[in-house]
Amino acid sequence: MSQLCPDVPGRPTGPVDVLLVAAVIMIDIDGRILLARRPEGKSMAGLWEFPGGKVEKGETPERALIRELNEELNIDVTEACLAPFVFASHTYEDFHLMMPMFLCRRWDGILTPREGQTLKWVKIQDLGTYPMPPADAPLLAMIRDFL
Ligand SMILES: Nc1nc2c([nH]c(=O)n2[C@H]2C[C@H](O)[C@@H](COP(=O)(O)OP(=O)(O)OP(=O)(O)O)O2)c(=O)[nH]1
Ligand SMILES: [Mg+2]
Repeated sequence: MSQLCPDVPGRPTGPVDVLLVAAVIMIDIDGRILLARRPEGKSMAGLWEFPGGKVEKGETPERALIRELNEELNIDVTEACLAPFVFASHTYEDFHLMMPMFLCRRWDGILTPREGQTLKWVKIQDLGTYPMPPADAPLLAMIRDFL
């Protein structure tokens, strides 16, 4: 077993800070997925991500996402329209990202980028052509296989 699943080189063995981020795969009626380009001044600026953000103290991931989608995209989403799907678990240099991903096909309001980000609806087969944060790479195969 240990030969089949060797330790990942470079993984820290000591304590790490785990950052909980909730994100969403928004799907439009044509089956395209929404990507947002992280604006200048933020970490990983210029990379394309799934909308979402940090879960604050006392919030569930679902409530955090509802808040983030309102803050970032000016839309209203209900908890019933957020379906748990996959998660990313990735060690960055100074924290470990734990990112539950939800699917969402229904929202109210007109998508408006409120934080200087660029939005783009992308066909599933084209997702790989957008540079994304390293944590997102394993998600693309899941999206292609299961959506
Ligand atoms: N939203 C989102 N964040 C991602 C993805 N992939 C990935 O590694 N991340 C990382 C980047 C950041 O380190 C973290 C999200 O933090 P953020 O800075 O966007 O958080 P936030 O929206 O709450 O923004 P802020 O108020 O802290 O500025 O998760 C992704 O696909 N979507
Ligand atoms: Mg964000």
